Amino acid sequence: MLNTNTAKIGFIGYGNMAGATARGLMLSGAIKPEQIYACANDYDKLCRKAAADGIHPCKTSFEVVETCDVIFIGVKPYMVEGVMSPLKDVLHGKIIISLAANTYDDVLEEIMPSAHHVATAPNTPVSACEGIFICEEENTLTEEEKAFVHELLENLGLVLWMDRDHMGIGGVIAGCTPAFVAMFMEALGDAGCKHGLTRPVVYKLIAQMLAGTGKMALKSGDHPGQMKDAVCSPAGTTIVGVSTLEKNGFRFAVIDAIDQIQNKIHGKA
Ligand SMILES: NC(=O)C1=CN([C@@H]2O[C@H](COP(=O)(O)OP(=O)(O)OC[C@H]3O[C@@H](n4cnc5c(N)ncnc54)[C@H](OP(=O)(O)O)[C@@H]3O)[C@@H](O)[C@H]2O)C=CC1
Ligand SMILES: O=C(O)[C@@H]1CCC=N1
Repeated sequence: MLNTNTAKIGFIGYGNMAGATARGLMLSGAIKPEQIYACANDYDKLCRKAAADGIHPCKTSFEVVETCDVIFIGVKPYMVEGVMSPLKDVLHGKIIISLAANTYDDVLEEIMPSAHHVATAPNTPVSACEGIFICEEENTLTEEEKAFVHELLENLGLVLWMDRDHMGIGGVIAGCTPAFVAMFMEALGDAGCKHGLTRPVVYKLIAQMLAGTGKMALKSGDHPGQMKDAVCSPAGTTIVGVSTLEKNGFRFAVIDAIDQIQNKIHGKA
């Protein structure tokens, strides 16, 4: 029976998302570095990353699959078929967790019918154990494996099981928007700098403000409008900023950005 103390965890591809997942698992204490194996395209680069993280670099994806019980697919979506198809014969009964965006159970089943697979939509904050893993309800895990995967991924933050119709937009809201938030942070940093704060101080203030606002929302369950109103004093300062953001189409810009991502996913852009 699988357990986190002994399971060997593999990564095929060890880039931004796979690395974030591995680092989160190690940070949480659930998985030790020596339990993790990874392969990538550029072996020398992988060895440098593996040395920094304390994990085992592997020369081939076969080595990862043969060694590990649970294997994350961390290559780009368009590469999944090419990278995983040659492994068909060694995937029998292995637990495969795909990180590839918009690559669902039917596709995984076509490529690796003998594996026990689940498609997910994660985000990079898993590296700080404050991330999200959306997992597709349709999967080929046994009940016991599903419980193990849930327990493993819960070390990284929120785990939600979703039907395929909502996985796409869920994955966009969870997975793409850390980039938007980072842009917002950068813009606030520039504004703070313009008005005299040093970069280290301003970025610390922003990160804590964002973490705190998120935690407050989770704890209170308050509507975002209510949280905004609680900061805007009548005839105060914040409402001047809110009104300026509104004039500049802040909220529409965000909604439009999500629309454009959805259009790209659905082949309209
Ligand atoms: N980045 C994110 O925030 C998110 C990413 N994802 C998904 O995660 C997956 C990876 O994305 P991301 O981490 O950003 O991409 P990266 O480009 O950072 O990582 C891709 C990895 O794949 C490796 N690779 C390339 N070719 C092969 C091969 N033939 N065999 C094994 N490994 C190979 C690369 O190796 P090398 O570096 O040596 O070339 C690299 O380690 C994608 O499917 C994406 O949709 C999902 C949600 C969020
Ligand atoms: O930009 C991308 O394609 C990936 C998927 C979600 C976040 N990053």
